[in-house]
Amino acid sequence: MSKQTDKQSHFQEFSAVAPPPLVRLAGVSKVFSNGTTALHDMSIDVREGEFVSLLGPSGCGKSTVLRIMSGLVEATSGHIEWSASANEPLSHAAPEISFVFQEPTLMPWATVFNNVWLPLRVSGVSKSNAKDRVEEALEMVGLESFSGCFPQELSGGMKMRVSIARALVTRPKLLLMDEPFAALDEITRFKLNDDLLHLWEKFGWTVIFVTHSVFESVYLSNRIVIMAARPGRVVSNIAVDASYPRDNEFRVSIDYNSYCRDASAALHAAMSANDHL
Ligand SMILES: Nc1ncnc2c1ncn2[C@@H]1O[C@H](COP(=O)(O)OP(=O)(O)OP(=O)(O)O)[C@@H](O)[C@H]1O
Repeated sequence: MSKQTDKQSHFQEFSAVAPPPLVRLAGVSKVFSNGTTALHDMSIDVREGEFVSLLGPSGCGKSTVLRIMSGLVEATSGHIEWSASANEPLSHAAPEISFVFQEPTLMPWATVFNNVWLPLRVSGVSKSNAKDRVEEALEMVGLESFSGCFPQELSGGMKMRVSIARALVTRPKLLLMDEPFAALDEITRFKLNDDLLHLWEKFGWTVIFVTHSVFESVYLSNRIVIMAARPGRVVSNIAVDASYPRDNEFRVSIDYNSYCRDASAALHAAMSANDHL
């Protein structure tokens, strides 16, 4: 084999290897100090740019997975690894991560602007230096004209938009969302689902989204990870191969219904896995 051919075949071999995931949980278990095993031997890879939903019954450890990824909680055993780009091997260095919780958790005494500025402020960015980024984040969620308002002047959906702007202001690579729309009425929830998808398509972050809703998980995700409880673990993965952008037409399509049926059946199977407990 000539040198050139050797080089080419090596390159082909190399390029055929899938890039490392953005985040990998490998055999992660979490036992809390009261003895509760929240997760047992949980493994999951999430690729850069994926929109992944974690779907499972209450108590199966969905929030614990997000907390471990964000560093709020430490795994009892197993590994968590990261790759900053397709060319970099896995390491322990996490990228910029933002977390959106079910409650908007805004400071009631601070304006919308000051609430969104908070993550930059705690890392030492002055208000004047933060101005462009705060305004950019508010524009992303459609609240650019509300920066001087206080949280009590806003609807539930608008408060959640502020919470999302506060998460986006740091320009995260990974967005962790823990049932962010669960407390909202259906119309507001559908609108926020659409707005979130538009932003994700435009900016290409990686999103890991916890939900109890089969319908929401199918509408949003590339992939649904089904979890079972006691102990928390992954029982199946469902790829939602429908193309984006997704809209109301998708919500009433045969494809959507078929994915919802599959996800619902997988969720029921996950729940009945514990019927004997
Ligand atoms: N700090 C803690 N101390 C003790 N047990 C905990 C703690 N946090 C969570 N748990 C327990 O770990 C298990 C998994 O909790 P987790 O909140 O991750 O589940 P979940 O799937 O997000 O639940 P839900 O859908 O109800 O929010 C549950 O049994 C829960 O009670």
